[in-house]
Amino acid sequence: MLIGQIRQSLSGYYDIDVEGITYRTRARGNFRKKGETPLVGDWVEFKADNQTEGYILKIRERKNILVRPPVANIDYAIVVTACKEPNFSANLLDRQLVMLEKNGIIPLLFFSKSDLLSDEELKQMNQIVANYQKIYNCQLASLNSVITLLNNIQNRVIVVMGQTGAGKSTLLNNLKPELKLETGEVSKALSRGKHTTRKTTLLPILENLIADTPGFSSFDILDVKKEELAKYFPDFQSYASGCKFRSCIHLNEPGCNVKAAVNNGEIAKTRYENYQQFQKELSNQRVKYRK
Ligand SMILES: Nc1nc2c(ncn2[C@@H]2O[C@H](COP(=O)(O)OP(=O)(O)OP(=O)(O)O)[C@@H](O)[C@H]2O)c(=O)[nH]1
Ligand SMILES: [Zn+2]
Repeated sequence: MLIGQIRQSLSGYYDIDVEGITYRTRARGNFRKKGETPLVGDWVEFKADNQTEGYILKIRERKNILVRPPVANIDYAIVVTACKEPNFSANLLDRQLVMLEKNGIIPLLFFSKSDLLSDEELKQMNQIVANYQKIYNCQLASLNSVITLLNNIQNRVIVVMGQTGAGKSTLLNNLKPELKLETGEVSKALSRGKHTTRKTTLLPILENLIADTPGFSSFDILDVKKEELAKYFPDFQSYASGCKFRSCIHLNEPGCNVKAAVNNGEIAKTRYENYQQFQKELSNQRVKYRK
């Protein structure tokens, strides 16, 4: 029996790395029966008589899983968000941040394509970035901040995630030109719903493993309870303890300190509006669930 990490998954084959040697394997039917799917990033026990015909026996316990992108055991996420083409969406960004918080994954926000903005738009975008900077590590289109992160960590699993056409593959190519990852023209990708990156592969870059992942156009908040959602908004935390009721979920309760902080501008209004919208969605999910 061998032990290794899945570095790539494609059409039912899993490429497993064991100290630099790659074994191509499949998952036997027993996984399907259990409803389990091996994921990139998984540590697995497997059998292989040669490098091309192995099969996976067991998936080791996971630290975390993201459904989108489908990767396991993630330490960091570089969230790539375009300032333009596709248009900036705080809503889509906040959704991703909620799921990262839930899974204990540290985000680095990378805002791409600021070169496409007019002076006026750039001013607005700088303000938006400054608001996120109060909560997360981020800058406008700064390859340096990505390099700094990577130089400060080792043997970590990092996913590059974000909307279709946001510039994920471009960022990785800039980081390591030898990768020559395929990039796509946005107008075509968005209008046809075509994604340039279709598979998820963990690539060794600067002492770490980084996954370029397929982009998405929508993003669901999954497996989060209404009562816990606020926990995944770090900017709400210091205020939540000042709410009148301990069970306050910051919607309509009297004496809500989070709402007070929104009203006096200490919490960004868009963050709170997204919070309200996500709460609504979670209520609907629950109703669906009961039926
Ligand atoms: N002007 C400008 N264009 C960029 C920038 N970053 C990426 N692009 C362009 O945006 C398009 C999409 O970039 P990709 O890197 O393929 O985007 P992606 O996020 O990997 O897309 P998917 O793989 O489909 O999810 C390409 O035409 C890039 O050349 C940028 O900073 N400025
Ligand atoms: Zn409250």
